[in-house]
Amino acid sequence: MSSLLSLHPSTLLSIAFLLFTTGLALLHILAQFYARYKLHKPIVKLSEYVGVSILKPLVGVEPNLENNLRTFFHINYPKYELLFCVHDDEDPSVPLVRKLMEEFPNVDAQLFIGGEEVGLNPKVNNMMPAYRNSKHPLILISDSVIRMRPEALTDMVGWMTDKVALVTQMPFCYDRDEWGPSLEQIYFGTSHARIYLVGNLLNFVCSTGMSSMIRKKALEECGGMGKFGDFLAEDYFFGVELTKRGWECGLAALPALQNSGSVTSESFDARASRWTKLRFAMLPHIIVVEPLQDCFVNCLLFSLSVWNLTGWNPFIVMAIHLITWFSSDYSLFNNVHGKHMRMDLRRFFVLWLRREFFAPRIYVDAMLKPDICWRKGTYRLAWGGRIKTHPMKNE
Ligand SMILES: CCCCCCCC/C=C\CCCCCCCC(=O)N[C@@H](CO[C@@H]1OC[C@@H](O)[C@H](O)[C@H]1O)[C@H](O)/C=C/CCCCCCCCCCCCC
Ligand SMILES: O=c1ccn([C@@H]2O[C@H](COP(=O)(O)OP(=O)(O)O)[C@@H](O)[C@H]2O)c(=O)[nH]1
Repeated sequence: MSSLLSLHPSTLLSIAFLLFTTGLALLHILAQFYARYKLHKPIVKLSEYVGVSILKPLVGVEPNLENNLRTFFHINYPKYELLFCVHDDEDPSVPLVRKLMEEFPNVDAQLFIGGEEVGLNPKVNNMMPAYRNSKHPLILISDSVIRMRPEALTDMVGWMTDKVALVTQMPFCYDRDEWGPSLEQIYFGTSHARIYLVGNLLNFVCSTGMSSMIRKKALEECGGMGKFGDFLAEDYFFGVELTKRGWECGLAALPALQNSGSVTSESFDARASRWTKLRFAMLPHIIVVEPLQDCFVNCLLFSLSVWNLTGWNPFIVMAIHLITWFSSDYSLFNNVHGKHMRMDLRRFFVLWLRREFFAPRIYVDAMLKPDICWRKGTYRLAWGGRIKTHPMKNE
């Protein structure tokens, strides 16, 4: 120990960074293996088809909403209900939901208008009436941008074993040809997938709730959904409270298919920045680590550390680092995507570069502007993740 402390600080820092990058390399490898082992497994028949209440909180209409909602009327599962939620009866999605409900009278569906103010999180408020009226033991919270495969509900219920109370689909995206959506798909299939897969494998709570199934009885043990109304990241705190009570979290084999029709590069950056602000507030201990695990920052510090310790040419080390990282990401993306990959290598490369290059900027932007603009409101969070100030309405 004393010989370590006698080293020059720059040598110590270089050693620490090499150890960190070694850990990160292990994370890449684990994610590759886990994606192959876990994702896209054939869906098996269940011994019991437990009923599921699907909560669909909606705000407004975007170009793919109708197609996305339509997939929920075609789910291949014997016992489910669809509970659509809107904040007010002037929401443009109301006529669309009514039209679909008339078109599919055999699907058990209801529309809840007006929400219930249990806290400051608008999504929770929006879902409350549907949650209270849900009749099945399993709740699926499914965001408006999600497209559902017919077999996906069976897949999720299959992972809801006796000890499990929360099953999430790993966030991913439906194939779309435009640049913005492809950028989003690359993020969710590489950087995000790596953390999400390894987090789940090692039992870290990292529940992102765009498509998450919860055992209602277990949520009631935590005080019910209304108890989470003061957190903006209700999805993460569902996981925290459930695991505190001894429940486990599971991961479905089929990733969630986000399919918004209005994603641009700018809207993607804004969303990534908003999520970073959430993590700053609720997980301050990962603030330091987060930028270091992004490709370009890691590449720069790694090559400087190697140069400092060994004198090796940093440009050659950088080139090797980048090629290895890129190959690992492309392979992970393929595994997360599953069969019939549509994105070619050149397009992947350009958008991957764009995503990685902008990652540090998004991080800095999130640090400098703590206000969180989300749909119709602007919020500030206290350390720990509670909403601190009453939301201001966006113009
Ligand atoms: C030796 C190497 C160590 C590396 C350590 C890495 C540390 C982690 C670094 C980066 C974290 C990246 C996080 C990726 C995903 C987070 C996505 C996210 O922020 N989602 C939030 C927003 O979700 C929406 O919120 C509004 C809601 O209405 C929507 O429905 C939601 O979709 C979400 O709220 C937060 C989720 C939890 C994030 C937890 C991240 C911590 C993960 C730590 C796992 C570490 C595993 C590796 C351990 C060695
Ligand atoms: O004021 C709001 C904001 C969002 N939502 C719902 O919350 C979900 C997630 O919203 P969004 O896609 O904007 O969140 P993100 O995934 O970008 O964090 C969607 O189903 C929205 O309809 C809501 O009901 N009220």
